[in-house]
Amino acid sequence: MVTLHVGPFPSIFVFDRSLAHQALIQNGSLFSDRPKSLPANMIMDSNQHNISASSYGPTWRLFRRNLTSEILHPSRIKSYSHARKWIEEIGAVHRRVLYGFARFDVLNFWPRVTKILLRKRWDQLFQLRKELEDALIPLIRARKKAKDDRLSNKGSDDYELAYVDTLLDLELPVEKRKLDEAEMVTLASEFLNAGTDTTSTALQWIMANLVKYPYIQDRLFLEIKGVVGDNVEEIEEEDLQKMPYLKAVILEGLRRHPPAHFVVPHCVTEDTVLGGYLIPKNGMINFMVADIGWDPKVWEDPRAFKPERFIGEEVFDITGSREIKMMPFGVGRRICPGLALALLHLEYFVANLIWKYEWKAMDGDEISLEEKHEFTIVMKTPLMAHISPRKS
Ligand code: HEM
Repeated sequence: MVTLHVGPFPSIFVFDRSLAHQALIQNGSLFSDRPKSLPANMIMDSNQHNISASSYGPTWRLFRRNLTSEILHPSRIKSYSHARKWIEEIGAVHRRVLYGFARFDVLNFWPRVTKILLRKRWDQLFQLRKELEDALIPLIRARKKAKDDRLSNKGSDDYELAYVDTLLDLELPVEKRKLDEAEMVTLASEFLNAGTDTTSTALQWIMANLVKYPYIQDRLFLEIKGVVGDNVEEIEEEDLQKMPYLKAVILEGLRRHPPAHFVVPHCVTEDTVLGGYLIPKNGMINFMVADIGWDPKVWEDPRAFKPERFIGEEVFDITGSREIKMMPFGVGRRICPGLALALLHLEYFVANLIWKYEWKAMDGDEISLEEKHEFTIVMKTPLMAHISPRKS
């Protein structure tokens, strides 16, 4: 355990997996709050609404239920192509938010002081927040109008549930009120940031390893062929359940290259002792996700990419509820609510990318696994590969 004193509260970093289990599972309710003093981290919420998708029980349940079923399901994504321009605009502003994250992080420490010393940076943060609102509020309003029209029977019957619909319906249980537009922007933005960059980063790392180790790619291709035969165009969701090696490749990718090397900061709700250290109320605590997944006491040759290590195990408990061996999605009450969706996306995209194309390193190119810290931990040299359609 390492303690750092920066800003108003100590920050504690836990790299021992049994201490992590003790904190997140055994004493989860004490260790699962979000720090209240992170204005810039609340996805650039200039109004300092301290609200996050899972701050409220009902929001959390609604969010989890909708995520794992309807919203962002691969079959839906295909029908989004008509909205390309809109998607590009939202993508561009979110990229600016993501790249600004590290730059604005410093504003979280002693906001009252940084508001004077780093005034320009605060102005840039407010400007970015405005761009985010300009991009999302028209869509939220359009969705509200569509809902009102539907309720008054003026709208079309062709209705599909969207995440924003769940936000429009939500009533906060403590304050007993609906969300305002700024809060909806924060939540929609959190949803987009947390759910896109993480998955695309994991996908790139996994594909890089499949290019670097062609024998793993071949074994995966043969597994897919064994399940679907020769004549299908596309791997469907039902097929994925019959592919244990595919699941092992995804798990090994998340163990070896977790997109987040830490979780989102937690804080403790009262004075508490962990591993002999007193952690004062409101002290920030984080968990060394990557180091926990590379622990040589648990994983043989932990830096190697070996999907076989997940074969033969009963279904691997990625939630860490019994024992933490790796925690790419966090563990306990604050575990990533998009976990099931992220695994589905990764399995679906990797299976189809390998089924349709053969991936090879560019001539004379070594695939470098060097890392770079952006919002997530990305490849320092982004993956470049030759892809050729397979004649199945
Ligand atoms: C490979 C993909 C993903 C990885 C590795 C990942 C990882 C994580 C981690 C480590 C956390 C922090 C947990 C903690 O603080 O203890 C988190 C939180 C979160 N994730 Fe994910 N995530 C992924 C995909 C997704 C997807 C697809 C969505 C939604 C569409 C999503 C939505 C969220 C949200 C909203 C939170 C914040 C929850 C809260 O504040 O309590 N994530 N994720």
